[in-house]
Order: sequence, then structure tokens, then C-alpha cells
Amino acid sequence: MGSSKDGPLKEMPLGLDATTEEEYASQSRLLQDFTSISSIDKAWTFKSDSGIESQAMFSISQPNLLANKRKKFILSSHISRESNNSMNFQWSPFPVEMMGVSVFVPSPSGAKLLVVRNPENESPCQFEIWGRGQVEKEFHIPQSVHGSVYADEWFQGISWNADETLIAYVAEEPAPSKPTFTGQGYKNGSSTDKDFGNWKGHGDWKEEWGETYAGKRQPALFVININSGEAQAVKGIEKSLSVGQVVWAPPVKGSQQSLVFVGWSEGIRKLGIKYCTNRPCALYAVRAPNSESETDGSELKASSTEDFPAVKLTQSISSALYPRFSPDGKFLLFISARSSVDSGSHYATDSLHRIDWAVDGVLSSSAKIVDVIPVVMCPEDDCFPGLYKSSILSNPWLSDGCMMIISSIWGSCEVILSVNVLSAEVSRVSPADSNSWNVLTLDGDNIIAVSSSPVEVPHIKYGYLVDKESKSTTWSWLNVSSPSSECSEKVKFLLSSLQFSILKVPVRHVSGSVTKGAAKPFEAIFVSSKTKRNDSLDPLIVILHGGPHDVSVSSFSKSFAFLSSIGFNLLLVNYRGSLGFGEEALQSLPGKVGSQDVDDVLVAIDHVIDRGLASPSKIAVVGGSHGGFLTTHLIGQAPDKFAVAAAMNPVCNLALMVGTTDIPDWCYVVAYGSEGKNYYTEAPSAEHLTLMHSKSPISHVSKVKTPTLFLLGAQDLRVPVSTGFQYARALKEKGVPVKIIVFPHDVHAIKR
Ligand SMILES: CC(=O)N[C@@H](C)C(=O)N[C@@H](C)C(=O)N[C@@H](C)C(=O)O
Repeated sequence: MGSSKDGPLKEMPLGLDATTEEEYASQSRLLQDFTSISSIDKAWTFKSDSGIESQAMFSISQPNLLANKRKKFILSSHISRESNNSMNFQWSPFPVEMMGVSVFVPSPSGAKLLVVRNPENESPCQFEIWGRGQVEKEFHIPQSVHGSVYADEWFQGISWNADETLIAYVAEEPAPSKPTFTGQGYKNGSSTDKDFGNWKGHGDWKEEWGETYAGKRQPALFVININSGEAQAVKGIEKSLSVGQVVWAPPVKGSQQSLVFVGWSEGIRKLGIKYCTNRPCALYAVRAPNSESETDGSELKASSTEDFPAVKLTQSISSALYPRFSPDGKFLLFISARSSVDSGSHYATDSLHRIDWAVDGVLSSSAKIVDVIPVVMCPEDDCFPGLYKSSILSNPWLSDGCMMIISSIWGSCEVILSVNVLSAEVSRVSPADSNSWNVLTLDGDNIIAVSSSPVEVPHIKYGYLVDKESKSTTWSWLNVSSPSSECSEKVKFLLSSLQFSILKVPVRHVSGSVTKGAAKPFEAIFVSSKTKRNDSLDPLIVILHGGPHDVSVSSFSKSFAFLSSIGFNLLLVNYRGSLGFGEEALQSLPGKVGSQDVDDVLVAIDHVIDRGLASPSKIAVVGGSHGGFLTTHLIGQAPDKFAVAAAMNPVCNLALMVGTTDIPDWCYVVAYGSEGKNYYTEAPSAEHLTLMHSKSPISHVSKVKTPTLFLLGAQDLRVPVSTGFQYARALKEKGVPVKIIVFPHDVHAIKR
């Protein structure tokens, strides 16, 4: 390029001409438009004083791509019913930013809001109690009492008691004091981190909870009295238990209140817990250190709870999560991931259970566990496939006191279900369309939900029973216009030109040895333009989820929608082993990774080529983690199939990963199947390593020709960066075009 007459020579990135640069600039502006669409994360409703209208509070978040930050907001709305029976949402004029806030939880009545600010250094943890118009209380809990409050998906539990005077929560146990060796000798527990010039016990290593839990060793249970600000550790819990998901048991007049929580015991080592429901856990009940029911809650009682050790409530089941009491306090409901624990698969089909709760509050370890929703092995066509990735709202109950509303996955869709916990009847509450639906909160007997699809940004929906009096189970859904669903005109226009469908792909090579569930068709989501953009077929990007027991759902994804908007068709393959299709299909994969899953992806690609939806010469493949395992397997096993590939923190060599990951047990289970659980050892034999190598993409590296992009998170504890580097270097050695981008501060899921 020569210099322009109109100005100084423009600096171009290497090898870019002006047209390409303008195209990149325009794509990057569009990517920012997509990225800045806000997400609706949570919601709460509160009845107004009249009891007819209600007030809703939404937690929304919005990333800022350039600043590499995510802002959290609260947006409020007044909900009223119009005379024509439609619902009117009156939104507050602007959202309010929750800057520096780690977690916030309103009290059940909506009169108070707990706001927690975790410290970034050694400073105290800040608790604020907000009233309707001001901050009413502010407490600083020193690190000698506890560290950060947990705000994650496993251990987080923040629960207000019924009279809104006490809050139970989970926080990091204070770090044990470190010994100091000085010129004068040894002093125990006298060092602070500001000391220098001495060895201060830094080598005394304590196990942490793995990926995304750096620095998190021991989540412990605390109760704070919001009148006095006194925070106390709950006693009677064994040191080897990490705790989470705490709730208050129904109060019993005149006796000390109890807490129910989930406990995970450590065993020989702490294995990673993120994306791993297969860690054994149980429900426990313990006496709260604070007060008797019916007191004013202004004083913490001195009575010791050490005399009341925690009682294990779920002896006979290997996993119990998300405890919830029925409104009348007669039942304790919980989800179990026992299929996952018992099989060793890191995710599997969940089940729902019930325990009768003693109204006198006497804690018992021998309560009978009743199955409400069992694990579904092989669903009949289009029938309920079982529970997947279900978490339960803090108040999931309709007014009859026995119907719960929960979210789950059904094939490639997120769905909302109602479950009668007495009759065990399960119904699909969200429409039987192909969109994905999530419940945000209940408004009395109505549901506030969010719905989206690969070609539609998330929208708020209001669901109500069509004819409540006649006990009809048909739900009707109203659109709620909300400021949080706004996006640029350009994005709206581009999305309106796209369509998607969920394809059923028949399985190839069904042998007699596969289960009925594993012989059924699997699904793939196909996203394309509604009209032909030009004479030839658009290029296709095959997108592969990780896990392998996870699923690509039909919800809105900003990055995928961006790709479809700039001219790519997408194929998101839910190969056998994905969540949402029954336990038999899921369990068909462990032991067959690198063959069955690879074959399913190739079958899905042929399926769209055969139907004239994709051109064999214009296919790219992308995936992260186990999806990266598949991506790198595919470019090795089908070297002529892909024009280009991108792998994010890919599992390329199980034999290398097993010695460095936070979940070595995963390498055994995917390589050997369920029995791998019994072979797992911290000292893999040559035979183990040979099998793992043979099932890994690295064993096919010599055949690869496809130019490949590697995206690697330097802080990844799950699939450490060395795994991707080894494979990428092996490709370079062979002369395959490779580009590696390392994200220095990112963990396994590259989000920055
Ligand atoms: C159990 C587990 O962590 N398996 C990994 C090898 C894996 O594939 N994990 C995926 C669930 C995963 O981490 N995906 C990331 C990229 C995501 O953001 O979902």
C-alpha cells in the first residue's frame, strides 16, 4: 500500500489491506453490539401491602468487552393486573449498579436486602442491611472470624430466618495461623503475612477445591445476627466437611432453631468440584448457635451447640443437594446426583426425593427417603427424559403447598416443569416450542420466566394457569416488554434474518450390544439464514460442547449469534452422552470417547450435507474442553473434512492431563467407562497411560493438516495449559499452520 494523499500513512496490522481492515472494524463493532446485550440472571417478587399487586426485582448483568468487566445491576418493576386481565409491568426509570457487590439476597418479606462485599485483600468482609430507602446497618467481619462469603454455584447458601433477624451463610474458614521460625527460635501462631525475613509456614500446603476455587479450602457455616452484627461459626460440624446450600428448618416454638445444609467430605484428597456433580455429599441438620424461636433475636444465646453434633439426614443415598422445605414444614425435598456419584460420570441424570420432617423438630438420621422423580433410563419418544442440571428456587412452591416449579433440560431445550411432590406427577409448563425457557421467580401462582432461542435475545415472559379453578394444567404465557431485552437496531435486523431447527440424527452402526436408549437418534441444532445469502451454501461451523456430559441448548448465545449474523451456518451437535436424553444414552459414552462421540459428530455433518444444507468443502469445527478433545480428534481422524479448526483449552492427551488436572478421576472414567472409577489412582500404571494415550487426539496427530487456532487459559486447573501447548507444538513440528492465543488471567472457561 502506498501513502495516502489525504493524510499520513495508516498503520495496518501485518498483512491486512484497507478493505479487510474495514471489514474487521465493522465486525468488531458488531461483536461489541452483541456482547453488550444484558443478561437477566435472577429475580424476586414481593407482595405489595394491598396483597394484590406485587413488586419485582431483577438482577441483570452486562459485559463491557473493551474494559474486560461485567457490571451487575438491579432493575425493579411494579406488577399489576389490568382490567382486561393482561399484566402491566411498570419499570423503574433506570437500573441501579451494584458496584463491588459479591452477592445480594432480599429477605423473604422484601423489607430488607442483604448486600455482601467480599474483601480483595486482608480487609474485613462487609455486610450491609438495606431498608427500602437507606442502608440501615453495616458490619465488618474480620478475617479472624471468616474470609470471603461464598457466591458460587455449589457452596453458596444465604438464608434469612423466618423473623428476618438472623442470616445463615457460608464463608471461608479463617486461615490457620502460620508458625514462625526466627533467630530466637520457633513461635506458633504469632506471624502475620506482613512479617518478612522469616519462613512463615508457606510450604504447609492445604488442598483446595480445584478449578475456579483457587484459595478456597474450607467453606464453613456462620450465622449473623442483623441487630447486633455478631457473626458466629456454627458448631458441631466435623472439620473434614465442606458445607454449602444452607436453609433454615421450620421453626419450632420454644426450641433452638435448626439449619439444614449440604456437606461434602474430603476423603484422601479434594478433587475439583466445578462441573462435577459426582462428588459424594449428604444433607445434615445442626442447631443454629443463636436463639430460640419466638425470641426477639437481639442477643446471641450463650448455649453451646457443640453438645449437638450435626445429624446426617441422608445416610442411604450417595448425593443430596438443594434442600427445600415445603411451606407447611412437613417435607424436606432435595435433588440427588446419585447416578453421577455411583457411575463416576461427572454429570448424569438427577433424581428428586422427599423426607418427612418431624414437626417437633427432632433431628433424625433414620428418616425414610421417598423417590419423587426417579432417574429416567430410556424415555419414550417425546416424553419426559428425566431431570438435568436442575437447581431449585429459594421458594419454588405454588399456593397448594405441594406443587413445585423447577427448571430442567429436555433434549436440546431448557424447560420449566411443575412437580407434584406428593403424587410425583411431572408436567411441562413451558410451551412445547423449540425455544429455551428458565424460571426466574414465582409471583404467587404465576411464573416469571425468561425465554430465548439461538436467533432471539432473552425476553421476560409471564405465565399463568389458564383455568385455575378447574385445576387445568394448561399454562398461558404473556410477553413482558422490558428495558433489559433491548438491543441495537442492527442486531435486531440481523437476527430477524435467521432461523433455527432441532434436527433428529439417526445413529450409525447400532450393534446388538448398545442399550435401547443409546440406539435412539440424537439431536443437533442447525442455525442458518432464512434466505439464501448468495448462490453457494454458507460456510458451516460445527460447535461441540464439553463435559462430555453437558449439552448445547436452544438458548441465545451472543458469540454464536454473532457468527450466524456474519454469514456462517451453525451445527451444534448433542452427540450421545449429552444431558437431556435419558441415562442409557448418557452412559453409552464413557469408555468410548474418541470413537462413539467422534462418529456421532461425523454422522451429524453428513446428515446436513446429504440434505443440501452444507457444503463439504466449507466446514469449520470448534469446541472447548471435551469439545476441544473432539475438535482435535476430528482433524486427526477426518483430516480432509475441515477447512479450519479452533480449540479452547482442549483435552489433547489424557495421559498428560491425568498427572496435572484437578480431576484425574475424570480421565479414568472417560477412558475406561464406569469401572475406571475403581482403577483411579494417583499413580497411573504404564498400562493406564497407554490406554489413555490411545484414546486421545495426540495419537492421531500425524494425520492432521487443518490450520488450527488454540485459545488457552493460563490459569486453567482443569485442562492445564501444557495440554494444549504440547499438541499445538506437535502440529507446528509437522508444519501445520497453528496460532496460539494465551489468556494470562483466564481459567478453564475463557470469559475475559
Ligand atoms: C467435568 C469436566 O470439567 N470436564 C471437562 C473436561 C469439560 O469438558 N468441561 C466442560 C463442561 C467445560 O468446562 N466447558 C467450558 C469450556 C464451559 O465454559 O462450559
